[in-house]
Amino acid sequence: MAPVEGGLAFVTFYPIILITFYYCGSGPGILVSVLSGLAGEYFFIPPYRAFSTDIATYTPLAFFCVTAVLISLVIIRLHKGTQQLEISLEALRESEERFRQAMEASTDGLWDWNITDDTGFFSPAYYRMLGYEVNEFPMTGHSWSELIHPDDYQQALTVNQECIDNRRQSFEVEYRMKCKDGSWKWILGRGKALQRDAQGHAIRMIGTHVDITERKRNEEQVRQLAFYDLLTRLPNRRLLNDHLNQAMAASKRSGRYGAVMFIDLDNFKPLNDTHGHDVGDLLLIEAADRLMGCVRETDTVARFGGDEFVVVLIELDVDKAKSTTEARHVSEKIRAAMAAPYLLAIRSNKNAATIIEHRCTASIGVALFINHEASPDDTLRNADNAMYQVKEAGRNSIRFYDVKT
Ligand SMILES: Nc1nc2c(ncn2[C@@H]2O[C@H](COP(=O)(O)OP(=O)(O)OP(=O)(O)O)[C@@H](O)[C@H]2O)c(=O)[nH]1
Repeated sequence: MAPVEGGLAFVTFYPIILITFYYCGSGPGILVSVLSGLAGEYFFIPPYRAFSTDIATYTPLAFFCVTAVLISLVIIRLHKGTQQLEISLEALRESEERFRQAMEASTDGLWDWNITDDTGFFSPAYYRMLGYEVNEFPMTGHSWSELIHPDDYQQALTVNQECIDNRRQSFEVEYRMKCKDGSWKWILGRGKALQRDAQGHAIRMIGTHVDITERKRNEEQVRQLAFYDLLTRLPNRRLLNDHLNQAMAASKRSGRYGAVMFIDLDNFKPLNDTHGHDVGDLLLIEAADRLMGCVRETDTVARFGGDEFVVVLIELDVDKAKSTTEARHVSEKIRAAMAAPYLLAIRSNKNAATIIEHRCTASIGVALFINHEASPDDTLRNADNAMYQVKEAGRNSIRFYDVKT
């Protein structure tokens, strides 16, 4: 047999070489190739069952040995590559499935926007959050923006545009969106640019929608508790201080007078004593409503405590005498409103209510302010002092604080 034919017989060793390479690695693989070569030389090349002394007979075997090594390496490489690809594909499938499940389970909405052709994707939760059927409308920039509350529209669009223009990488903004039933939901919108063009403009953005209506409601409740009187819903003393500071700053800017009125109900205690606290509460609520009805929306009516209220009038006149006249006019209106009879329901048991008519007046002290001439605390104290003078003088009247008194 010619050496090449003997070499061809050597191909029968290839599977062993391949298996060794595959399971044991390169070192043992090469060793098995060499041993197979020697075995091939010994068995398949004349003088058979003996090693030839002619060195030329070894050349084809060396060639088949090297070929066996190379083929083994290539096959193993391809096989491992395929395996790796399968693992990656499986991981991708798993991750896609995980993402799909998470999206299904999540109450947060997801959006993905191709800005170039204004198309994209809203997740099912995005639609459900606003009360729509899934895919009830297509995802476009307009279908998002047209549902935004007019008061929040500008801010929401501005941060979105800043992200598109590469002035920010991502954004977080809170706004209200209109639900299918016409109600509004507070949304925390987050977004970021996924792809940008050569000029840096975003061409694809992605983001989420979280319903924060409940959080907003809680925040509002906390704010109400912190700054408003629970019974009358009027601003409390803390918010009054804030409004008074603002009113004084505005007066300094405009050069116009403002006024603080201290209003204390007269002989309120006997109502509580006779008919109980609940009936007294009814009168306080009614008094608060009447006070609100006597001033402009820009003025402040606050409950100072107990049966005491404070009204802050802003933007009176640049002239003190005219401002005094205006403030007197409003305080007269308040005094008359407070003095009108109150119809209060007294509940003796769960079903029956008796209406009683109660009369109650108010003592009012007024202090004008301008240009930070007196501090907010001093102005309040001045109005309070003027009110006490009314009490001392017999109640149900108005007195202006006078620097000379
Ligand atoms: N129903 C009710 N009463 C309150 C509340 N807060 C304070 N009061 C009562 O309001 C009364 C206020 O007291 P005063 O202003 O000294 O009593 P008054 O009878 O109006 O006397 P004058 O102000 O001097 O005319 C007290 O009896 C308090 O217990 C409240 O939230 N509800």
